[in-house]
Amino acid sequence: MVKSDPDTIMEATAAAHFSGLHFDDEYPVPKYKGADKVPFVIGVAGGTASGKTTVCDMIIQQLHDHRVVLVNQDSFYRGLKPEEMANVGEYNFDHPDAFDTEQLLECLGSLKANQPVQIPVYDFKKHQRCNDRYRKVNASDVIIMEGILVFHDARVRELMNMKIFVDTDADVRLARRIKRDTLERGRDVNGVIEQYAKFVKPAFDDFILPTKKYADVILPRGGDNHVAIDLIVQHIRMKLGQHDLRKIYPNVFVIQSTFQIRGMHTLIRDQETTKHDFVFYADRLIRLIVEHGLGHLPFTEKQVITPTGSIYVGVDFCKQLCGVSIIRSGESMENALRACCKGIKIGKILIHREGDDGKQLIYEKLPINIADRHVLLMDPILGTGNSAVQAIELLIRKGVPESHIIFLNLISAPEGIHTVCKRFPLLKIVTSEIDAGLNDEFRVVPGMGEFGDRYFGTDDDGPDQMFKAPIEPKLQQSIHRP
Ligand SMILES: Nc1nc2c(ncn2[C@@H]2O[C@H](COP(=O)(O)OP(=O)(O)OP(=O)(O)O)[C@@H](O)[C@H]2O)c(=O)[nH]1
Ligand SMILES: O=P(O)(O)OC[C@H]1O[C@H](OP(=O)(O)OP(=O)(O)O)[C@H](O)[C@@H]1O
Ligand SMILES: O=c1cc[nH]c(=O)[nH]1
Repeated sequence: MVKSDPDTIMEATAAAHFSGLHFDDEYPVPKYKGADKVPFVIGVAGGTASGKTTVCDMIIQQLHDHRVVLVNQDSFYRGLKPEEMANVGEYNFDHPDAFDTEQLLECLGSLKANQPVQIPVYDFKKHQRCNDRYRKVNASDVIIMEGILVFHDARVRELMNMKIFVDTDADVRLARRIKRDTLERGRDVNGVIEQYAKFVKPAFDDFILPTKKYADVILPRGGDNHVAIDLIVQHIRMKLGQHDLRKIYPNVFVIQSTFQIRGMHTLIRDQETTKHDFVFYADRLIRLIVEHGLGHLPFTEKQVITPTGSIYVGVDFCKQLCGVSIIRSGESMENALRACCKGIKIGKILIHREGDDGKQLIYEKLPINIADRHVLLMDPILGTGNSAVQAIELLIRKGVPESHIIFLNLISAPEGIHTVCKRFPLLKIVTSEIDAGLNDEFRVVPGMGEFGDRYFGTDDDGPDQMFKAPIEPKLQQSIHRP
Protein backbone atom coordinates (compact mmCIF):
# COMPACT_ATOMS: atom_id res chain seq x y z
CA MET A 1 0.00 0.00 0.00
CA VAL A 2 2.89 2.33 0.64
CA LYS A 3 3.70 3.80 -2.75
CA SER A 4 6.56 6.14 -3.19
CA ASP A 5 5.47 8.05 -6.23
CA PRO A 6 2.21 7.16 -7.95
CA ASP A 7 1.12 9.73 -10.48
CA THR A 8 -2.53 9.46 -9.77
CA ILE A 9 -4.79 8.36 -7.02
CA MET A 10 -6.02 5.64 -9.38
CA GLU A 11 -2.64 3.98 -9.05
CA ALA A 12 -2.69 4.30 -5.30
CA THR A 13 -6.18 2.86 -5.09
CA ALA A 14 -5.37 0.02 -7.44
CA ALA A 15 -2.22 -0.75 -5.48
CA ALA A 16 -4.24 -0.96 -2.28
CA HIS A 17 -6.67 -3.42 -3.83
CA PHE A 18 -4.13 -5.60 -5.57
CA SER A 19 -2.26 -6.07 -2.35
CA GLY A 20 -5.52 -7.21 -0.78
CA LEU A 21 -5.37 -4.34 1.65
CA HIS A 22 -7.69 -1.42 2.16
CA PHE A 23 -6.79 2.03 3.34
CA ASP A 24 -8.04 1.44 6.82
CA ASP A 25 -8.78 -2.16 7.48
CA GLU A 26 -8.93 -1.41 11.19
CA TYR A 27 -11.66 1.21 10.80
CA PRO A 28 -14.46 -0.23 12.88
CA VAL A 29 -17.79 -0.46 11.13
CA PRO A 30 -20.27 1.28 13.45
CA LYS A 31 -22.16 -1.07 15.72
CA TYR A 32 -25.75 -0.11 15.83
CA LYS A 33 -27.08 -1.23 19.20
CA GLY A 34 -26.60 1.87 21.31
CA ALA A 35 -23.07 2.45 20.08
CA ASP A 36 -21.75 5.81 18.96
CA LYS A 37 -20.21 5.91 15.54
CA VAL A 38 -16.45 6.06 15.62
CA PRO A 39 -15.42 9.17 13.67
CA PHE A 40 -13.48 8.65 10.46
CA VAL A 41 -10.22 10.61 10.68
CA ILE A 42 -8.53 11.87 7.52
CA GLY A 43 -5.04 13.40 7.58
CA VAL A 44 -4.11 15.84 4.81
CA ALA A 45 -0.41 16.75 4.59
CA GLY A 46 1.76 18.39 1.93
CA GLY A 47 4.18 21.25 1.45
CA THR A 48 3.35 24.86 2.12
CA ALA A 49 0.65 26.28 -0.19
CA SER A 50 0.17 22.92 -1.88
CA GLY A 51 -3.59 23.38 -1.81
CA LYS A 52 -4.37 21.36 1.31
CA THR A 53 -7.11 23.76 2.39
CA THR A 54 -8.76 23.63 -1.05
CA VAL A 55 -8.71 19.83 -1.04
CA CYS A 56 -10.26 19.77 2.44
CA ASP A 57 -12.95 22.29 1.45
CA MET A 58 -13.87 20.19 -1.58
CA ILE A 59 -14.13 17.01 0.50
CA ILE A 60 -16.31 18.85 3.04
CA GLN A 61 -18.58 20.23 0.31
CA GLN A 62 -19.05 16.82 -1.27
CA LEU A 63 -19.73 15.16 2.10
CA HIS A 64 -22.50 17.68 2.76
CA ASP A 65 -24.82 15.04 4.19
CA HIS A 66 -22.36 14.18 6.94
CA ARG A 67 -21.05 16.13 9.87
CA VAL A 68 -17.46 17.01 9.04
CA VAL A 69 -15.01 19.14 11.03
CA LEU A 70 -11.72 20.54 9.87
CA VAL A 71 -8.86 20.93 12.33
CA ASN A 72 -5.72 22.79 11.20
CA GLN A 73 -2.30 21.92 12.54
CA ASP A 74 -1.60 25.69 12.39
CA SER A 75 -3.91 26.08 15.39
CA PHE A 76 -1.33 24.20 17.42
CA TYR A 77 1.61 26.53 16.70
CA ARG A 78 3.13 27.20 20.10
CA GLY A 79 3.51 30.94 19.52
CA LEU A 80 6.79 32.75 20.05
CA LYS A 81 8.38 33.55 23.42
CA PRO A 82 9.53 37.19 23.91
CA GLU A 83 13.17 36.33 23.19
CA GLU A 84 12.14 34.50 19.98
CA MET A 85 9.91 37.42 19.02
CA ALA A 86 12.91 39.76 19.25
CA ASN A 87 14.58 37.72 16.53
CA VAL A 88 11.59 36.44 14.55
CA GLY A 89 13.59 36.20 11.29
CA GLU A 90 15.58 33.36 12.85
CA TYR A 91 12.59 31.35 14.01
CA ASN A 92 11.88 28.13 12.12
CA PHE A 93 8.10 27.83 11.74
CA ASP A 94 8.51 24.73 9.62
CA HIS A 95 10.27 22.59 12.20
CA PRO A 96 8.18 19.94 14.03
CA ASP A 97 9.14 21.60 17.35
CA ALA A 98 7.19 24.73 16.38
CA PHE A 99 3.97 22.80 17.08
CA ASP A 100 2.51 21.63 20.37
CA THR A 101 2.02 18.06 19.18
CA GLU A 102 1.03 16.78 22.63
CA GLN A 103 -1.92 19.14 22.67
CA LEU A 104 -2.85 18.22 19.10
CA LEU A 105 -2.75 14.55 20.03
CA GLU A 106 -4.99 15.14 23.04
CA CYS A 107 -7.56 17.07 20.96
CA LEU A 108 -7.61 14.50 18.18
CA GLY A 109 -7.92 11.67 20.71
CA SER A 110 -10.92 13.38 22.34
CA LEU A 111 -12.62 14.01 19.01
CA LYS A 112 -12.08 10.40 18.05
CA ALA A 113 -13.72 9.42 21.33
CA ASN A 114 -16.72 11.58 20.35
CA GLN A 115 -15.96 14.34 22.84
CA PRO A 116 -16.04 18.08 22.04
CA VAL A 117 -12.76 20.03 22.30
CA GLN A 118 -11.50 23.62 22.52
CA ILE A 119 -8.97 24.31 19.78
CA PRO A 120 -6.52 27.24 20.19
CA VAL A 121 -6.65 30.15 17.74
CA TYR A 122 -3.31 31.27 16.20
CA ASP A 123 -2.57 34.76 14.86
CA PHE A 124 -0.15 34.58 11.90
CA LYS A 125 0.49 38.31 11.98
CA LYS A 126 1.47 38.41 15.66
CA HIS A 127 3.05 34.91 15.64
CA GLN A 128 1.08 34.30 18.82
CA ARG A 129 -1.89 32.38 20.06
CA CYS A 130 -4.96 34.43 20.89
CA ASN A 131 -5.00 33.36 24.52
CA ASP A 132 -8.53 34.51 25.21
CA ARG A 133 -10.04 32.77 22.18
CA TYR A 134 -10.78 29.14 21.43
CA ARG A 135 -12.74 27.38 18.73
CA LYS A 136 -15.18 24.83 20.08
CA VAL A 137 -15.24 21.75 17.88
CA ASN A 138 -17.87 19.08 18.35
CA ALA A 139 -17.50 15.39 17.64
CA SER A 140 -18.49 14.53 14.08
CA ASP A 141 -18.77 11.72 11.57
CA VAL A 142 -15.58 12.82 9.84
CA ILE A 143 -12.59 14.71 11.25
CA ILE A 144 -10.09 16.20 8.80
CA MET A 145 -6.69 17.06 10.26
CA GLU A 146 -4.73 19.28 7.90
CA GLY A 147 -1.18 20.68 8.04
CA ILE A 148 2.34 20.50 6.69
CA LEU A 149 3.55 18.06 9.34
CA VAL A 150 0.51 16.05 10.38
CA PHE A 151 2.20 12.79 9.34
CA HIS A 152 5.39 13.52 11.25
CA ASP A 153 4.43 12.04 14.62
CA ALA A 154 3.65 8.30 14.56
CA ARG A 155 1.08 8.65 17.34
CA VAL A 156 -0.92 11.19 15.32
CA ARG A 157 -0.67 9.02 12.20
CA GLU A 158 -2.06 6.08 14.12
CA LEU A 159 -5.27 7.96 14.85
CA MET A 160 -5.89 8.46 11.12
CA ASN A 161 -8.04 6.17 9.00
CA MET A 162 -6.94 7.69 5.72
CA LYS A 163 -3.85 9.75 4.87
CA ILE A 164 -3.69 12.04 1.85
CA PHE A 165 -0.51 13.79 0.70
CA VAL A 166 -1.13 16.78 -1.55
CA ASP A 167 1.72 16.76 -4.04
CA THR A 168 2.03 20.06 -5.86
CA ASP A 169 4.98 21.31 -7.88
CA ALA A 170 7.47 23.33 -5.77
CA ASP A 171 7.46 26.33 -8.15
CA VAL A 172 3.69 26.55 -8.03
CA ARG A 173 3.80 26.37 -4.25
CA LEU A 174 6.42 29.11 -3.94
CA ALA A 175 4.46 31.42 -6.25
CA ARG A 176 1.29 30.85 -4.22
CA ARG A 177 3.13 31.32 -0.95
CA ILE A 178 4.55 34.71 -2.03
CA LYS A 179 1.12 35.87 -3.11
CA ARG A 180 -0.65 34.63 0.01
CA ASP A 181 1.87 35.84 2.60
CA THR A 182 2.09 39.33 1.11
CA LEU A 183 -1.65 39.71 0.65
CA GLU A 184 -3.02 37.90 3.69
CA ARG A 185 -0.30 37.62 6.29
CA GLY A 186 1.22 41.11 6.17
CA ARG A 187 4.71 40.14 4.92
CA ASP A 188 6.98 41.70 2.23
CA VAL A 189 8.19 39.77 -0.82
CA ASN A 190 11.87 39.74 0.17
CA GLY A 191 11.03 38.46 3.64
CA VAL A 192 8.91 35.63 2.21
CA ILE A 193 11.62 34.53 -0.24
CA GLU A 194 14.26 34.72 2.48
CA GLN A 195 12.17 32.63 4.87
CA TYR A 196 11.46 30.15 2.08
CA ALA A 197 15.13 29.61 1.24
CA LYS A 198 16.31 29.54 4.84
CA PHE A 199 13.62 27.44 6.52
CA VAL A 200 10.62 26.45 4.42
CA LYS A 201 12.41 24.57 1.65
CA PRO A 202 14.97 22.77 3.88
CA ALA A 203 12.20 21.75 6.28
CA PHE A 204 10.14 20.45 3.37
CA ASP A 205 13.08 18.29 2.26
CA ASP A 206 13.99 17.14 5.78
CA PHE A 207 10.61 16.68 7.49
CA ILE A 208 7.63 16.92 5.12
CA LEU A 209 8.71 15.06 1.98
CA PRO A 210 9.88 12.03 4.02
CA THR A 211 6.33 11.65 5.38
CA LYS A 212 4.92 11.17 1.88
CA LYS A 213 5.67 7.46 2.24
CA TYR A 214 3.00 7.17 4.94
CA ALA A 215 0.26 8.42 2.64
CA ASP A 216 -2.47 6.07 1.42
CA VAL A 217 -3.26 8.47 -1.39
CA ILE A 218 -0.84 10.80 -3.13
CA LEU A 219 -2.83 13.56 -4.74
CA PRO A 220 -1.15 15.35 -7.62
CA ARG A 221 -2.29 18.90 -8.52
CA GLY A 222 -4.26 19.39 -5.29
CA GLY A 223 -7.72 20.91 -5.67
CA ASP A 224 -7.54 20.73 -9.47
CA ASN A 225 -7.67 16.93 -9.31
CA HIS A 226 -11.45 16.52 -9.31
CA VAL A 227 -11.37 12.85 -10.33
CA ALA A 228 -9.18 11.92 -7.38
CA ILE A 229 -11.25 13.96 -4.92
CA ASP A 230 -14.45 12.26 -6.16
CA LEU A 231 -12.84 8.87 -5.55
CA ILE A 232 -11.68 9.88 -2.09
CA VAL A 233 -15.19 11.03 -1.19
CA GLN A 234 -16.72 7.80 -2.52
CA HIS A 235 -14.33 5.83 -0.35
CA ILE A 236 -15.21 7.86 2.74
CA ARG A 237 -18.93 7.44 2.08
CA MET A 238 -18.49 3.72 1.74
CA LYS A 239 -16.63 3.58 5.04
CA LEU A 240 -19.36 5.58 6.73
CA GLY A 241 -21.79 2.83 5.86
CA GLN A 242 -24.75 4.62 4.30
CA HIS A 243 -23.48 4.19 0.80
CA ASP A 244 -23.57 0.44 1.32
CA LEU A 245 -27.26 0.34 2.11
CA ARG A 246 -28.18 2.14 -1.07
CA LYS A 247 -25.88 -0.19 -2.98
CA ILE A 248 -27.38 -3.29 -1.40
CA TYR A 249 -30.95 -2.13 -1.94
CA PRO A 250 -31.32 -0.09 -5.12
CA ASN A 251 -34.94 0.65 -4.13
CA VAL A 252 -33.88 2.83 -1.19
CA PHE A 253 -33.85 6.51 -2.12
CA VAL A 254 -32.41 9.16 0.19
CA ILE A 255 -33.43 12.65 -0.90
CA GLN A 256 -30.52 14.78 -2.06
CA SER A 257 -29.15 16.44 1.06
CA THR A 258 -28.35 20.15 1.17
CA PHE A 259 -27.28 22.38 4.06
CA GLN A 260 -30.88 23.60 4.12
CA ILE A 261 -32.14 20.05 4.71
CA ARG A 262 -29.40 19.37 7.26
CA GLY A 263 -30.44 22.58 9.03
CA MET A 264 -34.05 21.40 9.27
CA HIS A 265 -32.93 18.02 10.54
CA THR A 266 -30.77 19.74 13.14
CA LEU A 267 -33.82 21.59 14.40
CA ILE A 268 -36.19 18.65 14.61
CA ARG A 269 -33.58 16.47 16.26
CA ASP A 270 -32.69 19.07 18.89
CA GLN A 271 -34.39 18.16 22.17
CA GLU A 272 -34.67 21.89 22.98
CA THR A 273 -36.78 22.64 19.90
CA THR A 274 -40.28 23.83 20.79
CA LYS A 275 -43.32 21.96 19.61
CA HIS A 276 -44.24 24.79 17.28
CA ASP A 277 -40.85 24.74 15.56
CA PHE A 278 -40.76 20.96 15.53
CA VAL A 279 -44.05 20.83 13.64
CA PHE A 280 -43.02 23.64 11.28
CA TYR A 281 -39.72 22.05 10.23
CA ALA A 282 -41.02 18.48 10.23
CA ASP A 283 -43.78 19.66 7.87
CA ARG A 284 -41.25 21.29 5.55
CA LEU A 285 -39.17 18.13 5.40
CA ILE A 286 -42.22 15.92 4.95
CA ARG A 287 -43.32 18.03 1.99
CA LEU A 288 -39.96 17.40 0.31
CA ILE A 289 -40.21 13.67 0.95
CA VAL A 290 -43.73 13.53 -0.45
CA GLU A 291 -42.68 15.43 -3.59
CA HIS A 292 -39.73 13.08 -4.02
CA GLY A 293 -41.97 10.03 -3.51
CA LEU A 294 -44.41 11.26 -6.16
CA GLY A 295 -41.47 11.44 -8.54
CA HIS A 296 -41.27 7.63 -8.44
CA LEU A 297 -44.78 7.14 -9.82
CA PRO A 298 -45.24 6.10 -13.42
CA PHE A 299 -46.28 8.78 -15.89
CA THR A 300 -47.65 9.03 -19.39
CA GLU A 301 -46.53 11.44 -22.08
CA LYS A 302 -48.69 14.50 -22.58
CA GLN A 303 -48.40 17.36 -25.07
CA VAL A 304 -49.81 20.83 -24.42
CA ILE A 305 -49.94 24.07 -26.40
CA THR A 306 -48.26 26.97 -24.59
CA PRO A 307 -49.51 30.63 -24.84
CA THR A 308 -46.87 31.18 -27.54
CA GLY A 309 -48.66 28.60 -29.66
CA SER A 310 -45.80 26.12 -29.35
CA ILE A 311 -46.01 22.48 -28.40
CA TYR A 312 -44.55 21.44 -25.07
CA VAL A 313 -43.95 17.73 -24.73
CA GLY A 314 -44.49 16.90 -21.09
CA VAL A 315 -45.93 14.22 -18.87
CA ASP A 316 -49.22 13.55 -17.17
CA PHE A 317 -49.37 12.63 -13.49
CA CYS A 318 -50.32 9.11 -12.46
CA LYS A 319 -54.06 9.03 -11.68
CA GLN A 320 -54.56 5.69 -9.92
CA LEU A 321 -53.10 6.71 -6.62
CA CYS A 322 -53.86 6.85 -2.91
CA GLY A 323 -52.17 7.48 0.42
CA VAL A 324 -52.19 5.25 3.49
CA SER A 325 -51.01 6.57 6.83
CA ILE A 326 -49.89 4.46 9.76
CA ILE A 327 -51.69 5.92 12.78
CA ARG A 328 -50.74 8.09 14.52
CA SER A 329 -47.44 9.56 13.39
CA GLY A 330 -48.11 8.80 9.73
CA GLU A 331 -51.10 11.15 9.88
CA SER A 332 -48.64 14.04 10.16
CA MET A 333 -47.76 13.39 6.52
CA GLU A 334 -51.30 13.53 5.18
CA ASN A 335 -51.48 17.32 4.76
CA ALA A 336 -48.36 17.38 2.61
CA LEU A 337 -49.81 14.66 0.39
CA ARG A 338 -53.14 16.49 0.11
CA ALA A 339 -51.33 19.72 -0.71
CA CYS A 340 -49.57 17.99 -3.60
CA CYS A 341 -52.41 15.80 -4.86
CA LYS A 342 -55.76 17.54 -4.72
CA GLY A 343 -58.59 15.31 -3.46
CA ILE A 344 -56.39 12.23 -2.97
CA LYS A 345 -57.99 9.38 -1.03
CA ILE A 346 -56.16 8.49 2.17
CA GLY A 347 -56.60 5.25 4.09
CA LYS A 348 -55.44 4.46 7.63
CA ILE A 349 -53.89 1.55 9.44
CA LEU A 350 -53.48 1.36 13.21
CA ILE A 351 -50.88 -0.96 14.62
CA HIS A 352 -50.78 -1.34 18.36
CA ARG A 353 -47.49 -1.89 20.10
CA GLU A 354 -47.57 -4.86 22.53
CA GLY A 355 -44.20 -4.78 24.23
CA ASP A 356 -41.35 -3.90 21.90
CA ASP A 357 -41.11 -6.82 19.53
CA GLY A 358 -44.58 -7.74 18.45
CA LYS A 359 -47.08 -5.34 16.92
CA GLN A 360 -50.72 -6.02 16.48
CA LEU A 361 -52.84 -4.73 13.63
CA ILE A 362 -56.05 -3.45 15.12
CA TYR A 363 -57.71 -1.10 12.65
CA GLU A 364 -57.74 -0.49 8.94
CA LYS A 365 -59.85 1.61 6.63
CA LEU A 366 -58.59 1.68 3.08
CA PRO A 367 -59.85 3.24 -0.18
CA ILE A 368 -61.94 0.98 -2.36
CA ASN A 369 -60.16 -0.44 -5.40
CA ILE A 370 -56.87 -0.05 -3.54
CA ALA A 371 -55.56 -3.03 -5.52
CA ASP A 372 -55.69 -0.88 -8.68
CA ARG A 373 -53.81 2.03 -7.15
CA HIS A 374 -50.25 3.01 -6.45
CA VAL A 375 -49.96 3.45 -2.68
CA LEU A 376 -47.91 6.06 -0.84
CA LEU A 377 -47.51 4.50 2.59
CA MET A 378 -46.66 7.12 5.21
CA ASP A 379 -44.83 6.82 8.52
CA PRO A 380 -42.13 9.31 9.55
CA ILE A 381 -40.05 6.74 11.49
CA LEU A 382 -38.77 3.40 10.28
CA GLY A 383 -37.27 1.76 13.37
CA THR A 384 -37.22 -2.02 13.65
CA GLY A 385 -39.50 -2.23 10.64
CA ASN A 386 -42.16 -4.22 12.55
CA SER A 387 -44.95 -1.67 11.97
CA ALA A 388 -44.00 -1.26 8.34
CA VAL A 389 -43.96 -5.02 7.68
CA GLN A 390 -47.46 -5.42 9.12
CA ALA A 391 -48.83 -2.50 7.14
CA ILE A 392 -47.21 -3.68 3.90
CA GLU A 393 -48.45 -7.26 4.41
CA LEU A 394 -51.97 -5.92 4.82
CA LEU A 395 -51.71 -3.90 1.60
CA ILE A 396 -50.44 -6.95 -0.27
CA ARG A 397 -53.27 -9.06 1.16
CA LYS A 398 -55.66 -6.44 -0.22
CA GLY A 399 -54.19 -7.06 -3.67
CA VAL A 400 -51.78 -4.11 -3.98
CA PRO A 401 -48.74 -5.29 -5.99
CA GLU A 402 -45.54 -4.89 -3.94
CA SER A 403 -44.01 -2.81 -6.72
CA HIS A 404 -46.92 -0.33 -6.43
CA ILE A 405 -46.02 0.63 -2.84
CA ILE A 406 -43.79 3.61 -2.04
CA PHE A 407 -42.96 3.87 1.66
CA LEU A 408 -42.26 7.45 2.77
CA ASN A 409 -40.12 8.12 5.88
CA LEU A 410 -38.48 11.08 7.51
CA ILE A 411 -35.75 9.03 9.17
CA SER A 412 -34.92 5.37 8.82
CA ALA A 413 -32.78 3.02 10.84
CA PRO A 414 -30.58 0.59 8.89
CA GLU A 415 -32.21 -2.32 10.76
CA GLY A 416 -35.66 -1.30 9.50
CA ILE A 417 -34.35 -0.90 5.95
CA HIS A 418 -32.85 -4.40 6.04
CA THR A 419 -36.07 -5.90 7.42
CA VAL A 420 -38.38 -4.21 4.92
CA CYS A 421 -36.15 -4.49 1.84
CA LYS A 422 -35.27 -8.15 2.37
CA ARG A 423 -38.91 -9.05 2.67
CA PHE A 424 -40.26 -6.74 -0.02
CA PRO A 425 -37.50 -6.21 -2.57
CA LEU A 426 -39.83 -4.63 -5.14
CA LEU A 427 -41.17 -1.86 -2.90
CA LYS A 428 -39.50 1.55 -2.82
CA ILE A 429 -38.44 3.41 0.32
CA VAL A 430 -37.99 7.17 0.16
CA THR A 431 -36.38 8.76 3.21
CA SER A 432 -34.58 11.97 4.08
CA GLU A 433 -31.87 10.52 6.35
CA ILE A 434 -30.59 7.11 7.36
CA ASP A 435 -29.53 7.15 10.99
CA ALA A 436 -26.83 5.20 12.81
CA GLY A 437 -29.07 2.49 14.24
CA LEU A 438 -31.31 1.42 17.12
CA ASN A 439 -30.53 1.58 20.82
CA ASP A 440 -31.40 -1.08 23.37
CA GLU A 441 -34.96 0.29 23.63
CA PHE A 442 -35.39 -0.03 19.85
CA ARG A 443 -35.39 3.75 19.43
CA VAL A 444 -33.63 5.27 16.47
CA VAL A 445 -30.27 6.92 17.32
CA PRO A 446 -29.40 9.72 17.04
CA GLY A 447 -33.07 9.91 16.06
CA MET A 448 -35.53 12.55 17.14
CA GLY A 449 -37.20 10.86 20.11
CA GLU A 450 -40.86 9.94 19.95
CA PHE A 451 -42.04 11.59 16.79
CA GLY A 452 -45.76 11.32 17.54
CA ASP A 453 -45.42 12.81 21.01
CA ARG A 454 -43.34 15.73 19.76
CA TYR A 455 -45.53 16.42 16.75
CA PHE A 456 -48.89 16.14 18.52
CA GLY A 457 -47.70 17.71 21.77
CA THR A 458 -48.25 14.72 24.04
CA ASP A 459 -44.69 14.66 25.33
CA ASP A 460 -44.88 17.21 28.12
CA ASP A 461 -47.22 18.39 30.80
CA GLY A 462 -46.43 22.07 30.25
CA PRO A 463 -49.18 24.68 29.86
CA ASP A 464 -51.34 24.31 26.81
CA GLN A 465 -50.79 27.77 25.25
CA MET A 466 -53.39 27.54 22.53
CA PHE A 467 -56.31 26.36 24.57
CA LYS A 468 -55.71 27.95 27.95
CA ALA A 469 -59.09 29.22 29.17
CA PRO A 470 -59.10 33.02 29.13
CA ILE A 471 -59.03 34.42 32.67
CA GLU A 472 -61.31 37.33 33.34
CA PRO A 473 -59.45 40.54 34.43
CA LYS A 474 -61.21 40.64 37.82
CA LEU A 475 -60.36 37.07 38.58
CA GLN A 476 -56.77 37.68 37.45
CA GLN A 477 -56.43 40.51 40.01
CA SER A 478 -57.63 38.29 42.78
CA ILE A 479 -55.18 35.59 41.76
CA HIS A 480 -52.25 38.00 41.98
CA ARG A 481 -53.35 39.55 45.24
CA PRO A 482 -51.53 38.02 48.25
N1 LIG B 1 6.60 34.07 9.03
C1 LIG B 1 5.74 33.26 9.62
N2 LIG B 1 5.41 32.11 8.99
C2 LIG B 1 4.57 31.28 9.60
C3 LIG B 1 4.04 31.59 10.88
N3 LIG B 1 3.24 30.59 11.24
C4 LIG B 1 3.26 29.69 10.23
N4 LIG B 1 4.07 30.09 9.23
C5 LIG B 1 4.26 29.38 7.96
O1 LIG B 1 3.00 28.77 7.59
C6 LIG B 1 3.24 27.60 6.84
C7 LIG B 1 2.15 26.59 7.14
O2 LIG B 1 1.00 26.91 6.47
P1 LIG B 1 0.66 26.32 5.00
O3 LIG B 1 0.68 24.87 5.00
O4 LIG B 1 1.44 27.02 3.96
O5 LIG B 1 -0.78 26.90 4.90
P2 LIG B 1 -2.07 26.28 4.30
O6 LIG B 1 -3.00 27.42 4.14
O7 LIG B 1 -2.51 25.15 5.12
O8 LIG B 1 -1.56 25.77 2.90
P3 LIG B 1 -2.39 25.20 1.70
O9 LIG B 1 -3.78 25.04 2.15
O10 LIG B 1 -1.71 23.92 1.36
O11 LIG B 1 -2.26 26.21 0.62
C8 LIG B 1 4.62 27.11 7.24
O12 LIG B 1 5.39 26.89 6.08
C9 LIG B 1 5.25 28.27 8.06
O13 LIG B 1 6.45 28.70 7.49
C10 LIG B 1 4.38 32.80 11.50
O14 LIG B 1 3.89 33.14 12.59
N5 LIG B 1 5.25 33.59 10.83
O1 LIG C 1 -40.21 0.38 12.94
P1 LIG C 1 -40.83 0.26 14.32
O2 LIG C 1 -39.85 -0.26 15.32
O3 LIG C 1 -42.10 -0.49 14.27
O4 LIG C 1 -41.10 1.74 14.85
C1 LIG C 1 -41.69 2.71 14.09
C2 LIG C 1 -43.05 3.03 14.59
O5 LIG C 1 -42.96 3.70 15.83
C3 LIG C 1 -43.64 4.94 15.77
O6 LIG C 1 -44.93 4.84 16.17
P2 LIG C 1 -45.34 4.64 17.72
O7 LIG C 1 -45.56 3.19 17.98
O8 LIG C 1 -44.35 5.34 18.59
O9 LIG C 1 -46.75 5.34 17.78
P3 LIG C 1 -47.25 6.83 17.45
O10 LIG C 1 -47.23 6.96 15.96
O11 LIG C 1 -48.63 6.87 18.01
O12 LIG C 1 -46.34 7.82 18.12
C4 LIG C 1 -43.53 5.30 14.31
O13 LIG C 1 -44.45 6.24 13.89
C5 LIG C 1 -43.69 3.97 13.63
O14 LIG C 1 -45.02 3.64 13.39
O1 LIG D 1 -37.03 6.32 17.67
C1 LIG D 1 -38.22 6.05 17.47
C2 LIG D 1 -38.65 4.75 17.22
C3 LIG D 1 -39.97 4.53 16.99
N1 LIG D 1 -40.81 5.57 17.02
C4 LIG D 1 -40.41 6.84 17.25
O2 LIG D 1 -41.20 7.80 17.24
N2 LIG D 1 -39.10 7.04 17.48
